[in-house]
Amino acid sequence: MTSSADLLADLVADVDGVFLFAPTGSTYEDYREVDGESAVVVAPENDHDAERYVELPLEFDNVRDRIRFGVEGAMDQGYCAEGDVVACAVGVFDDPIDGVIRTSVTESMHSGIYDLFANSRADPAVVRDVFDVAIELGKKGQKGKPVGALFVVGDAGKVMNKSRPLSYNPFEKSHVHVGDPIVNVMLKEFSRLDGAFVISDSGKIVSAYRYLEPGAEGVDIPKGLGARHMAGGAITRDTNAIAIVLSESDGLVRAFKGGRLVLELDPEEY
Ligand SMILES: Nc1ncnc2c1ncn2[C@@H]1O[C@H](COP(=O)(O)OP(=O)(O)OP(=O)(O)O)[C@@H](O)[C@H]1O
Ligand SMILES: [Mn+2]
Repeated sequence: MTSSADLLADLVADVDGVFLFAPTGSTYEDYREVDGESAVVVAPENDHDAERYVELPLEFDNVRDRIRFGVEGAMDQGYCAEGDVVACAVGVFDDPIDGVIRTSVTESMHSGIYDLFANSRADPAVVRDVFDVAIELGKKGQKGKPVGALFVVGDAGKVMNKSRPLSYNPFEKSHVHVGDPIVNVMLKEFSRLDGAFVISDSGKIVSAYRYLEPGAEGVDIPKGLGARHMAGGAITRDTNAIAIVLSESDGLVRAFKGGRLVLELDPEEY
């Protein structure tokens, strides 16, 4: 007679590696080494000093994105390779771990999410801060009304050269970092969030109200997205910036890099 343990045993049979997503101390102690291999820990901090660790800069609510990010990061650091089969112990409904997902490491894993954070001009923490602002704005809007916004992050010099002011720049001569709490307050106060925010590699808001003028030919963004998204996609093809766009129409937050849509998040899930 088969037991429930057999179900799990089948799931993890002959895997090439085990990933622990944000494990508690006891879970980490129990599974730090499996079949002679150190587990890969994917978490916001390396609390357990894991030998093989991938930093998770954003708590992706979508488990697929979270696993993709972790596996991509592990590939990037040589902890796993194309063709491996891995078991990912992850918290799906609540912390800590309540599920094990078996997945193959394939090219399609390369969604570019890890690359967006880890290999962009801007610091990973700056990319995370901008996502936090965009998600917060997506959840709260301005005075309760849905609002759109376009953040161009990194390579600010080149971005400024490929754009022009739509109106005076409230950030001229100021030193506001996109992670400063005041930014959320300011964004709610601004009359409209027309144009783009230009943010430097280190997270300083260089300008607001910028009209981007990248070349757009050959940039393919999903149908139905308009000028804000086209500008966001195109500027990332013409510079080393990434763009994070909050859509006023559908409320989603999207990230573009190298002229491609890399990530789509629903602020309501955060
Ligand atoms: N080239 C550009 N540079 C900077 N901002 C732009 C550019 N084009 C459009 N925008 C901004 O995007 C706003 C919305 O334009 P539009 O509705 O065409 O974009 P969209 O992609 O459909 O965005 P949304 O999903 O938010 O409606 C404009 O009011 C403007 O503030
Ligand atoms: Mn629109």
